[in-house]
Amino acid sequence: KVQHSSAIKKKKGRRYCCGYPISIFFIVVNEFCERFSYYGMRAVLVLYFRYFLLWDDDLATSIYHAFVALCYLTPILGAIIADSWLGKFKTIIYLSIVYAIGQVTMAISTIHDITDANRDGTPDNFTFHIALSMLGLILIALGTGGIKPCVAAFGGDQFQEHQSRQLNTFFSVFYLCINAGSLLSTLITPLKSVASTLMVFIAGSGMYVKTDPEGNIMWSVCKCIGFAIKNRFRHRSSSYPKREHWMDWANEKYDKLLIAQIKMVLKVLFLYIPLPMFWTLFDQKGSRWTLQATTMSGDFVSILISTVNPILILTLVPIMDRLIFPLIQKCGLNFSPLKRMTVGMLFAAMAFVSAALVQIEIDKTLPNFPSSSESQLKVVNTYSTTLNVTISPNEHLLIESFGSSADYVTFDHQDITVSLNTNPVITKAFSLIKGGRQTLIIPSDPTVMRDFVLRHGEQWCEFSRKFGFGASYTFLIPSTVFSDDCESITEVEDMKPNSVHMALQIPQYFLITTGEVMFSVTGLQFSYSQAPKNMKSVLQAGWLCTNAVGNIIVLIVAELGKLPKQWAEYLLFASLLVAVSIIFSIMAYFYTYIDPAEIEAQVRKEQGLEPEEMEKETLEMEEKDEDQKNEQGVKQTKI
Ligand SMILES: NCC(=O)N[C@@H](CCC(N)=O)C(=O)O
Repeated sequence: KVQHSSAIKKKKGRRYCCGYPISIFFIVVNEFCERFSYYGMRAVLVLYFRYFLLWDDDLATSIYHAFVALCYLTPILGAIIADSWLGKFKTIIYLSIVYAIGQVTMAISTIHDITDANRDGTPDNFTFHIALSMLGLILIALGTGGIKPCVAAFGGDQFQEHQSRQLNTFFSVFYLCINAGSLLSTLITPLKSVASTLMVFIAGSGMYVKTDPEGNIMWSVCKCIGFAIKNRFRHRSSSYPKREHWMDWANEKYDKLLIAQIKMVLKVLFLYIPLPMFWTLFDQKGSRWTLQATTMSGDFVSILISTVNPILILTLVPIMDRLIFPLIQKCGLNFSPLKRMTVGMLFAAMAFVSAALVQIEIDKTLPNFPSSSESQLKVVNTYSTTLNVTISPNEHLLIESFGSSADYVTFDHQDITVSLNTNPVITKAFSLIKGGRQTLIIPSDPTVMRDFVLRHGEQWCEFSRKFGFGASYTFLIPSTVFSDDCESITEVEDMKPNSVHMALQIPQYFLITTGEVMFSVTGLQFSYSQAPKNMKSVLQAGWLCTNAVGNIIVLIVAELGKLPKQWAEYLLFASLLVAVSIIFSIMAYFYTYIDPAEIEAQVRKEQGLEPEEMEKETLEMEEKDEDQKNEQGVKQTKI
């Protein structure tokens, strides 16, 4: 009773603007700042692994997904801390501090000067940078993941039961803010944003509806489920009458209300089983698709590509919410949340088919590297005349002065003899590296070798070219280079620049983002609406865990599956998602939507708790009146 009246006081302190609690503003801005920081760092993470720590594509992809998986596993920890100990408000504050420390650690790990004693631009002690960045990433995962289930549920807590329309709009706006933060982070440095996150959140402190932690709800749930299973096993003989639900075997020891709440949560968690597959595909945007972009051409488009997902979210969420979904409803079709999620999955599968098609185009333009038993050789001629080069036994090349062979010549043996039609004829034997690419440079005078030094002091010349993405060159620098202002430097193209334009990735981004709007925004709302009041954070954590499992699947498939062709891997993922979406649609068909508050009220009534319920209803009626007055006040002010 005492607790209840304190809740009354807190609820009566709510302030509204246009029918929405003002506290929501602080929560939404807090989420904006937090995502700004998170995505700003995540956008360059794979590139940091690849080009700073010099990891290969597979290791960079694996560690990236392990980090994302950790970010979406830690919500369980956040939900436990919030529900059983600190409450959502304090959990968000404390874990934000951990998060900020993680970001600073990560930032320090990227300063190569710390270990670059010989000042050659690369770190000398990679172990130090790796250890520091891993520590930073773990702290960030703890921070971001820990506060994530609390923020969404805390936002939902600010609304009352009769405000379901506003609640749905809140989740859409919440999602918009996530993506506005993500969009801006790609354009502006994200370092200061964790501090802003904290300040904005604390600024709203006096206006929040803060529900007290209700004890370790996860622990109670586990104990209750454990007891039900044990009790069922003890009464396995057919002489005992069956019970409607296996959780009813906990009736002997546990509160009916808790059992009813667990049944609701389990029903939703069961439905979540196929969902990780969506995230498996979705989160490859940040790894495989980013690496795919590095094999494509386009300058400014690279910025567009990294911002296309949040830009599309910002446009598609309002279009879907205000136009497409109401239009579908007007046509008499029941586009229920679970149907939307299924369609979202199919869109993600189509995005991967599109990625596979782009990959096939890229593969056509990629250089043909030698297999492990082959060797490749390019010949560059810096001699004063055109030369006839014969490579034993039957390769004949005509190479102009200061020119090169058109491409690498592939040999299935390593020992070769090169002959030049000079006077006298020069013949030399070489042993090539297996599986490697080499360049043979014929000096300007084959009998005399000269060294050329380009100085930057007294004598210098500027050589500037626009180099294509992904290309590789050899430069031939003659001794006269300073007298003719670098004009005599000749460029030999070893590897052609990427020629498939990054704009081709836009369709796959469009498809996956359309899928995301249908799947993720709906899933977020669904998880909140189908959870009992005291388990909102728990179910948010469960929802986020589907993302963690999705990223673990990428790790497994990328590591074990190792398909020789990238496009085949894309198609494999697309087919897996189609199969999973069929299973999900069958499961969704048998799911009946519930109103947790109604079920809880019914159980309370059965337990003889009506008086308290009635008191609550009276309170809510009073508040509803107060809200209406508030809303009217706003309207009158507008008039
Ligand atoms: N466009 C990416 C995005 O909005 N991601 C969300 C949702 C992730 C999730 N598992 O729900 C985010 O919160 O970062």
